[in-house]
Amino acid sequence: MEGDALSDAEKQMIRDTWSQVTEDPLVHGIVWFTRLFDLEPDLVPLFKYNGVCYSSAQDCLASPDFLDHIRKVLSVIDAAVTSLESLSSLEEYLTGLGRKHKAIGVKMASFNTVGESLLYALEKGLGENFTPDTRASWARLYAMVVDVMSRGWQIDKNGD
Ligand code: HEM
Repeated sequence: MEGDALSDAEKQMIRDTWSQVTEDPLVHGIVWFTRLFDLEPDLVPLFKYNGVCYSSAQDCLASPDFLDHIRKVLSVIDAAVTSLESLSSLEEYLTGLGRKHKAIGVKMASFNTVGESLLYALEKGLGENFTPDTRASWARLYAMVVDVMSRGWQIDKNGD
């Protein structure tokens, strides 16, 4: 993961826009995952707490356990934004996170939908501040995070 693949202007744009949405992070996290479940409803049954999965996206989105998952996701993005100058410091953690998601049954391809949904939530949250440059910067940061997480799938495939 090359932190310097983002220009200083892109990094600044990411920091500025993230600080705007993190004034009320959970609201945007809910928009993010609502969109994700609209686009890929088959992801809902992967969220099981105490062995029980939700019968609808609405039930899932209303559950405290699931809201905690949203908080966890937001904290990963927050860590990436805080570490823009040293993204490689997150490599081991993100690869492990990818491996955990593979074990849960998440397909790597679903992370593309997660990315699309993130951009949707940022657009809704930022309004006119969501410029094409902002979109491109976030898409690149997200791609870097997912690129490292994807190694968790490859490691399992090789039996490591
Ligand atoms: C396809 C979308 C996703 C699905 C279906 C999914 C599913 C899950 C499930 C079922 C768990 C275990 C239960 C829990 O902790 O709530 C989990 C844990 C977690 N997820 Fe996800 N997740 C998705 C996307 C993401 C993304 C995009 C991130 C961050 C970039 C993320 C970060 C985490 C973290 C930090 C944990 C806790 C891991 C631990 O306990 O060590 N998830 N995920």
